[in-house]
Amino acid sequence: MIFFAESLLLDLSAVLVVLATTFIVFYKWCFSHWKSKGVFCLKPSIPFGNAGELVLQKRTIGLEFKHVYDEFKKRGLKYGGYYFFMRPLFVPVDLDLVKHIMAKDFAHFTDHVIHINEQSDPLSVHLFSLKGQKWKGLRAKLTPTFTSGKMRMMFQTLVDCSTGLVNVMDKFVMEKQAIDIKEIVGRFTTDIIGSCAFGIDCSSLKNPDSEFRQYGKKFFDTSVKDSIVRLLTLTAPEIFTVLRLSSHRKDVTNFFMNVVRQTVNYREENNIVRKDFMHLLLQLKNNVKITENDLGDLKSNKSDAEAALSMTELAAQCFVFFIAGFETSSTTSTFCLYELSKNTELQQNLRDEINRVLEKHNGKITYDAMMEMVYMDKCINETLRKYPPVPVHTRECTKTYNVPNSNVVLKKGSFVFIPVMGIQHDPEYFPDPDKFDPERFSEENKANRHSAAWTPFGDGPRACIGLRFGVMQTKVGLTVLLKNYKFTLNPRTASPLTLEPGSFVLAASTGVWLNAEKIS
Ligand code: HEM
Repeated sequence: MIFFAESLLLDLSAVLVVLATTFIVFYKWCFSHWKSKGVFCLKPSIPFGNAGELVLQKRTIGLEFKHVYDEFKKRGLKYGGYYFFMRPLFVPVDLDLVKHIMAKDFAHFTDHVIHINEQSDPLSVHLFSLKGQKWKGLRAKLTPTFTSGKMRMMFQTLVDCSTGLVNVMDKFVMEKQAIDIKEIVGRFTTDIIGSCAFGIDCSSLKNPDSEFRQYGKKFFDTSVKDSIVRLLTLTAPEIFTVLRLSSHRKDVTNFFMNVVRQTVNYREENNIVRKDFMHLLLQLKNNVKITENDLGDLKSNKSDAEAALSMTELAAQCFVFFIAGFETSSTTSTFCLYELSKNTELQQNLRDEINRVLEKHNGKITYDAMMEMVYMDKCINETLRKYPPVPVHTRECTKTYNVPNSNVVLKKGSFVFIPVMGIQHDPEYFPDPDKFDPERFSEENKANRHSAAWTPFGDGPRACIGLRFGVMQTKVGLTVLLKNYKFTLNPRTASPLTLEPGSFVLAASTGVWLNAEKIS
């Protein structure tokens, strides 16, 4: 009996040793990928490759790729390699190469790195994740919903939501409470996008526990489990496809699908026409031609008209407008107010511009007034430089690519990670990069800089479709806040500011806490 147990133990140990050796040999073989191509890479280790700090949530993804960028740049390299576990990622450093990948050689890099599966994950069929021809077709259909004419059309909704913003702020000021500004502007942008994308009054400014706010926050949850799922959708998307897993939480998917279904049914049954994205998406679904200067009909009078957008596709677009729209803009406003609270002279400069322009427009916040605020643009652009809400751009190589002026060949299926945070903090392009200086965005300075040095909205055909809307809601929020309140930093804000490691969209880990004083 003892002999039998001993031999079983020996057999088991032998199997374990073989498995461990195979595992190590396989890993080492994977780690030879960049060396075999002559591409420099920092020393990887088992099991995380180069991504130990990232996976263990010691460093946010933006700072991780900034670190890698700095290491490559310091060695005078134009690109380098990285391993996420055993998955190789190509990291361009040289700005001409970045431009090639994102714009000039777009035909080789048409897709984002992200998983997509209509069956297991209906909300995943949105513009950001769609690939190849499907993406191209949908992008062409959705582009008319984001023209300046459509922005003008939706503008009043944004202004209407700002009344709630003033009410909430007044309460904090009266009670002399420190303000978690990200939470307040997050509720403001939730109300705006909820209204424009879903056609729903989310009332999250009035009620912080509103369902929309709660589900929106759940999407950006920074718990270890959710952060790892998000990292995997970016770096190993095939896991979700092969195992038919959903990258979105079930409750979040059900909530958004139900809201869209109810709204669509209600509008179609009652022929409701409203100035928002939902109306434009319904027109696409019902194959009605979208025209630039009027709202147009809700339904086509051709009974055999083929739907250009299915119900699931429509829901997924509402979802991505919501998700891509509220957190990015509220992050931008938050960091801008943080910097302006540290430097009250710049704050006053912007307030002066706001007052001057609004006076010209009879004190009214109008679309044209927003367009005239040049210093506001500079402050927002500088905020997006220092704190890019999307700190890394991803591309999947969709056609074999010879990296210009090198022998390196990227095969179809290779992943490229563009280190936006590293580039936008590079002293070669932005001297004294930690300084918040809106004048970096004067016409002269912009003209003297490489166009790939500042890409917070991405670049090329895959760049952010919602740029105009994102900037517009950020401007309206800042206008209302700075016109009515003076801001200073509250000591609850960490100094120096640290970034939340589990969050993909840039966020301050202890929040940004401000004091506000009402301007009479
Ligand atoms: C300050 C605000 C915003 C920032 C910084 C931002 C940033 C970005 C970035 C970096 C990308 C990827 C670009 C690339 O890969 O080259 C992107 C894509 C996208 N954004 Fe935005 N965004 C903002 C606001 C918005 C808003 C308000 C909406 C919708 C209402 C939106 C919808 C989208 C969509 C649908 C895509 C995917 C485009 C495609 O793949 O064709 N974004 N955004």
